[in-house]
Parts: sequence; C-alpha cells; structure tokens
Amino acid sequence: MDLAAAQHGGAHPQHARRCGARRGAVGVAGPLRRGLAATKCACKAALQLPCPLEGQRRQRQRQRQGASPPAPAAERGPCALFFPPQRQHRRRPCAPPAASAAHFALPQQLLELQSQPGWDVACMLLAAVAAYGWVKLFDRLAGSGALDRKLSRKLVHATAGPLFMLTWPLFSAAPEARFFAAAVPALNATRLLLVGSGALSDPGLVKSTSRGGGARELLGGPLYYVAVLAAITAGLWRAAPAGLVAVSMVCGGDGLADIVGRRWGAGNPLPWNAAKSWAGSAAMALGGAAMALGFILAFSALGYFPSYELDALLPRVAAVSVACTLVESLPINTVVDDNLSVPAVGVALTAALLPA
Ligand SMILES: Nc1ccn([C@@H]2O[C@H](COP(=O)(O)OP(=O)(O)OP(=O)(O)O)[C@@H](O)[C@H]2O)c(=O)n1
Ligand SMILES: C/C(=C\CO)CCC[C@H](C)CCC[C@H](C)CCCC(C)C
Repeated sequence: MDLAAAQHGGAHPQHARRCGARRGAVGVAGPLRRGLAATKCACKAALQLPCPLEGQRRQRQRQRQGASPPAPAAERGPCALFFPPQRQHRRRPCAPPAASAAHFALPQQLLELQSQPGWDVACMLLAAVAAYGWVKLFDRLAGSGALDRKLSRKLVHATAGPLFMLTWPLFSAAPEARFFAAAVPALNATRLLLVGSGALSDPGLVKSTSRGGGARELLGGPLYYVAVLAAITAGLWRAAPAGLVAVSMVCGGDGLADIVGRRWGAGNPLPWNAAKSWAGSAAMALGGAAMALGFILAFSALGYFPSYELDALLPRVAAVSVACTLVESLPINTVVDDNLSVPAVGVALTAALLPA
C-alpha cells in the first residue's frame, strides 16, 4: 500500500472517511481523480501527502517542544489565505494540509521580518540589485578574458534562474508577494528590450548575454528566458513543483547541456541532430533532474507545497527531464527557441504528473 492509501485507509481512518478517498489507491494521479470525484473538494491528500490530522498533531507536538512555527499557510491554496489552519480544517476537511508538509521552518526572525510593511518591496530591490551585479560580474569576467564569452553567457543562463528561485523564500506569504518577485525578471526583460532595440546602450549586457555580440540577439533567447521566469513566478510561484521543474530544465538542464556538450560532445552526435550530442543531452537530463529534485525537496520541506514520496517523485521528475531533453535535442531551435519549448513542456508535464 502506498503512503496515500495508508494515510486514508490505515493510519487515519477519520480523515479517510471525511475525504471519501478509497482504500488501496495506488500512485499519484489515480487517487486524486477518485478523491476529487468522490468529494468535489481539492483533496491534496490523495497525492501521497501527509494527512492533515497527522500534520496538526505533529504541529502541536512541535509547538509543545518549543520548535518554531511552520511556514505560512498562505502558500498552500486559495482557502488557506482566508482561513487559519484550524478553522480551515473544520470548514473544509479535505483542504490541503496546513502544516504537515513543513519539515523545516524559516528562521523566526525572517518570519517576523516578512510581516513588516514594505518587506516584499525590499526583497524585490535586493534581488534586482543582485541580478544586476551577477550579470555585471560575468561581463567583467568575459571582458577581462578570464572566461570565454560563450561559457560566460551559459553560466549566466545556468545560474540566474536557480539563484532567483533561491530568493523566493525571502518573500512573504502575502498573495501579492509573487508579483513583487516577478518584477525582478520583468525589470530585466525591460532592460533587454531597451538595449536589444537600441534605445539604450549597454555593451556589458550585450557582451554577457548575446551569442555573437549583436544587441538585437537580446530580443531572442535572453528575452524569452526572463519572460518565462516572470510568467512562472507570477503564475506558479513557489506553491507548485511545475515552475521549479521548468526553470531547472532550462537552467540546470539546457545550461549544462551546452557547457558539457561543447567540451565532450565532439564525436558523439545525436542521430537526429548532428549539432547536439549524447554527452550534452545526458548532462541536460541529469542536471535538470537533479536541480528539479533539489528544489522540490527543499520547497516542500519548507511547507510551500505538500511533499511527495521519493519513489513516486523520482520517476516522474526523470520522465519530465527526459521529455525536456528530447525537445531540446530536436532541430527545431529556428522555429521555437529552447527557452520557450523546454519550459513549456516542463510546466505541462509536471503539472500533469505532479499536480500540486
Ligand atoms: N543536447 C545538447 C545541447 C547542446 N550541445 C552543445 O552545445 C552547443 C550549443 O547548443 P545550444 O543549446 O543550441 O546553444 P545555443 O543555440 O548557442 O544557445 P541557446 O540555446 O541558449 O540560444 C551545441 O553546438 C553543442 O555543441 C550538445 O552537445 N548537446
Ligand atoms: C543569457 C541568458 C539567456 C540566454 O539563453 C540569460 C539572461 C539573464 C538575464 C539578463 C538576467 C536574469 C536575472 C534574473 C531574472 C534574476 C537573477 C537574480 C539573482 C539573485 C542573481
């Protein structure tokens, strides 16, 4: 019996009765469908989530032991924004668990800061300055000859997305926090648009983000990259694995494919695309999956969305990674840019395989 079945049919019969989940359900998607059909409530417990009752019991236990409170409930679904955990559980017994997914809590001081007015604006400014500095650093490294320009561009590509996602826990649980965060890539999109169109001159930005040194190139891959980051931040935020996986595939996956493929790809071309290699694609599949797993585990441990059983999570992340790698390997980059096709497949497949 998997965890979901155990939670509903075994460990917590009370919750099982309330949720209407069936005994013996196996896997991720099946029990969700059955649970939804049976109760019309968003019973996320069917996704192999810890039972809400168990979560509340653990939360009380942690509080008795003097542990810091769990991550904010506002991350866990629309109704959690309006009802505190206890009341929410009473009103909508099958709503996503309020505290059960948080294995690690953010430091108390940070939680207190997050409730200060203007905190999200401060985080946005901090991330925007960090983004500027990060691109500048690679511009300097490439400019001084310490780094090859192509490598510098790919390192910006591979690191900006995950570094940006690492700033997400700084933002508060307020519903509008995601938009303040999304403003960071949106600001970068504006910068790329201005420089790419020639309205603004910034040779450093052109040097660190273009392939061949032409400003107009900024209106292609780099602009798509930041636009995708902005859309994922505003649309999916940290409340679902889909955005985390998509960004990981673009950065940890596609970014690594280029770096590894250029070095070790000669002599092992893909049969369907001689411009790409087995080495690059293998690096993409592994790098993307590893980064996605890291983010899913970290963000679910922080309680932003419920956790998954590893044996359910691993094959699903691997499947998404292989699919994204296949898309990246196709000779279609002139039709649709990798920075659009890879995250599109990543979001769609993850949403289907790991619904939050
Ligand atoms: N699966 C892959 C992907 C890339 N590469 C290597 O990385 C180089 C650049 O690949 P690509 O991702 O297409 O980079 P660009 O088009 O330069 O950059 P971008 O996609 O970011 O626009 C390829 O020529 C190839 O040597 C590879 O070997 N195998
Ligand atoms: C070269 C790029 C893509 C081509 O495939 C990447 C362009 C990156 C942008 C110019 C800068 C993006 C910054 C991020 C939105 C935020 C990073 C924040 C972080 C804290 C450093």
